[in-house]
Amino acid sequence: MGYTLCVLGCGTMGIAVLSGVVDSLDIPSRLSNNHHPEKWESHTPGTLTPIAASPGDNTIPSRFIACVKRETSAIKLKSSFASMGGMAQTIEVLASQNVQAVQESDVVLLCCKPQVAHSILSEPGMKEALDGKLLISILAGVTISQLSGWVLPSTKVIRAMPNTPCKIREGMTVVSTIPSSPSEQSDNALILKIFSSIGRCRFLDEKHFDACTALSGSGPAFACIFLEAMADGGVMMGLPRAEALELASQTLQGAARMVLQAGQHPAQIRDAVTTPGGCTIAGLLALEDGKVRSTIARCIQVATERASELGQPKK
Ligand SMILES: NC(=O)C1=CN([C@@H]2O[C@H](COP(=O)(O)OP(=O)(O)OC[C@H]3O[C@@H](n4cnc5c(N)ncnc54)[C@H](OP(=O)(O)O)[C@@H]3O)[C@@H](O)[C@H]2O)C=CC1
Ligand SMILES: O=C(O)[C@@H]1CCC=N1
Repeated sequence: MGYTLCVLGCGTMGIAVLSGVVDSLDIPSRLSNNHHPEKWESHTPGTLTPIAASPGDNTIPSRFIACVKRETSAIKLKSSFASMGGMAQTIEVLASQNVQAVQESDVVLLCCKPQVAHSILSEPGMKEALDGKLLISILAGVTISQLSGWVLPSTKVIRAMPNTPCKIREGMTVVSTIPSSPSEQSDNALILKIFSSIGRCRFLDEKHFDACTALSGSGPAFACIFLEAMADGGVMMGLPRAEALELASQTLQGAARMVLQAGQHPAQIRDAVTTPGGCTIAGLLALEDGKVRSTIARCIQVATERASELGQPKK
């Protein structure tokens, strides 16, 4: 028998993570495209390992509970999991029954908004329900030290920063590093199983979490601005909208895979495309005139600064 995984606050991100995990239990091999030897594989333990549905493996979740606040959200969530089919249909959805859900769970994924975490963890009986359990928080800005202060010392608190592509098992998740005593090693294995089944997963020290929140947590939004702008340019030049979007999306995916899978440096990819006196250098100079590099880098800087303020008392 596997363990019970509870998602406390199952909105956009809770749904993304849960959908990805149940999908990986239904179709463990969908990530086969990602199994090629990769540049970072050697120092990215557990990267891209689908959950193997072997009976009796207690590092694999076998029961899922999704918690929301409002009954209306619960109704929508139930129907959305039902329409996904497969294991998603087995997800139990509860409204305003957080303590009961945590009592029945082994691992708790905290996915609420940063500002409601304290009130959820302070519900009567919650501390006791979390006693000795693993609490994984995906909250932006809320530190391990804050979270640890809201639970009993026996609750193991970990931070993870996933992103929305976890829903299609193309996520990027950063997990806070933990010292590796034997029990912590088994927690590491369990956490890796969850997040490497829905994309890439790597451990990094908590001090980097605000930057990771900005770069990979918020990153899909930033990437989509670039993607839309490329498509708009195509539309301006007469391409139909749907085709422009397809060309832009596949081109960004292809370039990113050349970095991740073929291990090429972005500058190498750029230089190979840039024919002397050709059209690419004309486009690149227009981008540089618009200060695109410093604009994008500053975007990550300000998003990091803002992430550090989330879940903190107002000054
Ligand atoms: N969105 C993103 O791309 C990313 C977000 N994050 C982090 O993930 C967290 C969640 O973000 P997101 O998914 O966008 O937020 P959503 O608003 O989509 O989801 C929040 C969920 O919390 C539920 N909730 C609120 N109050 C309670 C309560 N008292 N008890 C139980 N459930 C409750 C809501 O239920 P109801 O609908 O009933 O109100 C809702 O389902 C945030 O902390 C954010 O920092 C991290 C990485 C990426
Ligand atoms: O915008 C936010 O605050 C959250 C955290 C990362 C992505 N979305």
